[in-house]
Amino acid sequence: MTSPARMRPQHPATHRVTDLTATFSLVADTLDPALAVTGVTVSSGDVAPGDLFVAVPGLKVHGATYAPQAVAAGAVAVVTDTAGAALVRDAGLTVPVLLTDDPRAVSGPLAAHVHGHPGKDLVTVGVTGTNGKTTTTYFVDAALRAAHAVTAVLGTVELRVGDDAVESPRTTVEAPALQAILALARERGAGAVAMEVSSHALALGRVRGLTFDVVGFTNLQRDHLDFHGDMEGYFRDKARLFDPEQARRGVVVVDDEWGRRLASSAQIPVETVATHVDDPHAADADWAVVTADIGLDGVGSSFVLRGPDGTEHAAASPLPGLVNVSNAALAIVLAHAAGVDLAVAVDAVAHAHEIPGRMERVVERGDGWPLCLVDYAHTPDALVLALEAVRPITPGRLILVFGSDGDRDQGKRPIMGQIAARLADVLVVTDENPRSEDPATIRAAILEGVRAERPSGADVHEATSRAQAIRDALALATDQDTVIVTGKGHEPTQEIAGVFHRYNDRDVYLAARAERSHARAEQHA
Ligand SMILES: CC(=O)N[C@H]1[C@@H](OP(=O)(O)OP(=O)(O)OC[C@H]2O[C@@H](n3ccc(=O)[nH]c3=O)[C@H](O)[C@@H]2O)O[C@H](CO)[C@@H](O)[C@@H]1O[C@H](C)C(=O)N[C@@H](C)C(=O)N[C@H](CCC(=O)O)C(=O)O
Ligand SMILES: Nc1ncnc2c1ncn2[C@@H]1O[C@H](COP(=O)(O)OP(=O)(O)OP(=O)(O)O)[C@@H](O)[C@H]1O
Repeated sequence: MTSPARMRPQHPATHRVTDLTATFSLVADTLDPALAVTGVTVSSGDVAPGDLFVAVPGLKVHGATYAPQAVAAGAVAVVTDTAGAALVRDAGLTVPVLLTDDPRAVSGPLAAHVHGHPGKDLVTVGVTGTNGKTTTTYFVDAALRAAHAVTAVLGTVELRVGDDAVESPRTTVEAPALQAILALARERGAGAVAMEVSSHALALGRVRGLTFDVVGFTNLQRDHLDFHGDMEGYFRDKARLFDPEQARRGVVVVDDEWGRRLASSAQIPVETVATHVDDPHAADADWAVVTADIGLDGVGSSFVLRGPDGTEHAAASPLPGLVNVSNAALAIVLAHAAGVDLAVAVDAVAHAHEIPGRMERVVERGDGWPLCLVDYAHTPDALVLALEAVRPITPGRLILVFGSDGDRDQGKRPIMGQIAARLADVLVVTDENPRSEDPATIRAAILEGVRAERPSGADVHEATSRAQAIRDALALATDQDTVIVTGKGHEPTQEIAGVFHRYNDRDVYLAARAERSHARAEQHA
């Protein structure tokens, strides 16, 4: 896989730096009017020759500290504030410095300008909300693919343009990287882009410089309060996407109080979707799920979506659980708002491919094997929904392997433990990205919640390695049981003591199955 930094147009336009300073009111000290700019970046590690290096005052360090590395890699000028300019000069660099009060805010619009506003040549759909961004984005992409020969999808799992994909460094890439990827998508003939927009991205202006054709909101639940402070702050950051600078129109799921608030306060035209059958708010919503059958085969659900004109559409979600009815309904309305024929969108979503790490069926039930699932649920609410979705498709016991991540919201740990003890039969408590924290401390906090709900401690296990936890769960399981591993989904690494290790839940299941098949073959030989 190539690095995300390489997701740039092969034939970038060239701009004279003096045009950029005039357009963006950047104040330059010394400037050669002939100086050419071909790209923008905020990270010294991503600089390509011809870039403007935008040095932002970070939460930890000023980006201008890395100006020497950026210049050595080919940056032709530094865009920064006065503190950054002083750092550049102190480092003895003679590179031109372009001054602005807010380098982070200018980085997106500047990159959009340098790349010729690629977002204007693409149909763009952005999805925000605590849970369901990835799933909804992939459902939207399925619908967009039915209408466009080439599409791009950007989010937590991958950055994909056409058939070319790289691992994604985060849910929403930095503003200049986003504009470069959009330019690459345009260069490769893409007609549409579906992307996840995280609340961090909105707070840090990563989508500034792009006005989406349509944006969607899934829900707001407790998460990331370490960054946003409280739920009000979290909501305010999410709501930034529903502003005329950022989007032309919106589609909002109004199942929760936050969605309803957003729909009534948004500064852009909004269509509403109610996805809970029998919800009293459904009557006022433009679109509503009026019946849902969560299909006990575990493959997906069928539902009926009522449109604004009262017409009912038979639809389906290819993933289990009511949350995916919600995601599918939102995706259909988003795709329709983005110009896809409604019947085409309904059909494409029903047949969307499996999404890595989202209720992913790694091994099917049978031949002595339990059904083995991987799911990304890593918040209390998501854990409830994931376990409730799996219960109906589990004839035997529900065996859960889970943890809670380090250096993040500590309050959720005992809550996760309590939920697990209430909704799963057998628990294996283990590590989930402890980052810089002691994994044993995190497990102890989870186990405190487990004990509050299940004082007997029956069927509660602890494993110090995640791979061992999965093997322990498999050793306990029969083919009537379901084993579900939550928390990391598709993620290809695990951070322990600040070091990233290659690790994937899926691979552990597959290795265990291969080992057992091998052992059986030897027995029969
Ligand atoms: C909390 C947060 O989001 N922080 C982001 C913020 O970091 P910061 O202000 O602390 O930056 P800093 O480390 O002080 O560095 C300042 C500047 O120096 C630059 N630098 C730094 C080091 C270097 O060698 N060279 C260099 O140029 C950095 O690129 C940065 O521009 O600005 C940086 C870029 O300007 C981001 O890389 C960084 O994201 C960090 C890596 C991160 O982990 N963010 C996560 C929490 C995040 O954004 N997550 C959401 C999803 C959340 C979810 O829904 O699960 C996401 O969209 O992925
Ligand atoms: N609409 C929904 N409402 C509540 N929970 C959901 C919803 N959709 C998915 N989930 C749960 O949340 C988990 C994450 O789903 P998904 O990856 O689609 O969301 P996300 O918003 O991209 O998450 P993240 O921002 O953490 O990457 C799923 O594994 C599922 O358990």
